[in-house]
Amino acid sequence: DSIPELGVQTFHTDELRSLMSHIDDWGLDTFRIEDLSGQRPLTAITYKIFQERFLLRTYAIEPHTLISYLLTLEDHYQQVPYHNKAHGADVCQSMHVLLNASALDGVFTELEIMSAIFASAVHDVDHPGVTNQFLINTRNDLAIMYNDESVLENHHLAVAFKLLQADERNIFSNLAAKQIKTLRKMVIDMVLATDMSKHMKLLADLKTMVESKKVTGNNIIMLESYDDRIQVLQNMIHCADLSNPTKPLDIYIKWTDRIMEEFWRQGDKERDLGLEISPMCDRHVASVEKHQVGFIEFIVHPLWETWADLVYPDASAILETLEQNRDWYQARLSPPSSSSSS
Ligand SMILES: COc1ccc(/C=N/OCC(=O)N2C[C@@H](C)O[C@@H](C)C2)cc1OC1CCCC1
Ligand SMILES: [Zn+2]
Repeated sequence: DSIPELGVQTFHTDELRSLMSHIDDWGLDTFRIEDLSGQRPLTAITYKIFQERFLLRTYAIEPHTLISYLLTLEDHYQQVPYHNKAHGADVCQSMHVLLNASALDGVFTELEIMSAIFASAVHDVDHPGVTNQFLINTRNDLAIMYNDESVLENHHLAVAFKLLQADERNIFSNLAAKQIKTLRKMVIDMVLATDMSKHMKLLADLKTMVESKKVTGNNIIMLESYDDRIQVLQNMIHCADLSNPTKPLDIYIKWTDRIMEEFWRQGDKERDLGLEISPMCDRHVASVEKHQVGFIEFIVHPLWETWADLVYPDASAILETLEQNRDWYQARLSPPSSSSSS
């Protein structure tokens, strides 16, 4: 059975092809692709990126094998409000764009690039829609399995690599043993870096790298050691994971609606279990705008400002959109009551 042109069955071939022609653009509408691809955004986007970067040719990947892996991977993303296959697709496409920064031109090898795209596509597979802390507090089997350490992130990796064990899904079957070893290590290092508890250390190390930045004649970053190279890739997947506030406002708002519904459902579970409701998870105490402003001020902007320094001027427009979006949410904050300001 032949593979459809875009990798997925669709009744909207022309429109989907047209959307996919913008695969290199920041702000691609992943939600629209989800609708046009027959609910297969992750397969459609990842297949397009692998083709665009000639990775099937470079690594002798059978198209059937890639489609089979991607469809199965996509089916293992749970139907939760935010951490679902659309998020996986979005982070994968965002990483693809970040890799195209001219300050990174020729910096990463083909294997590092494929590792980064693969890591992004798999990074939240089988996410149950609750936080690590919730799994730990409820003594979930996953917390027991991973001893409370980066519980979700370890699980995403285990699922992603287990799916590769079937011959008809092993997209890396034609890589040399050493290449597979290197890819596996880099994918593990990148997905583990998406654990939010690693954020402060990642950002501190990125700031140190920016201060001591070494570039070639035409402003291309020089990364000598594995540690430097993986540190940049870890920050890239972290930036891609926290890129919602940097996207066009209508898209950002949709992601906010989804993450809040996911956090509120966790709060509902905590309430039913008689547990203390986690911060931002009580739907009866909603301050969505305040939380987004705080999220941008304390986490997202410091990260993206530092990334924009490293790859200056490549991410300047992204930083601009982030600041505009922050101002939009700020303006919607209910004004402090006059009595409190007196
Ligand atoms: C568009 O908004 C968001 C997009 C993405 C995320 C990322 N979430 O994934 C990581 C995660 O689950 N946690 C755990 C939680 C306890 O703390 C989180 C800062 C990180 C959070 C967003 O907004 C949150 C943060 C402020 C208001 C809701
Ligand atoms: Zn994620």
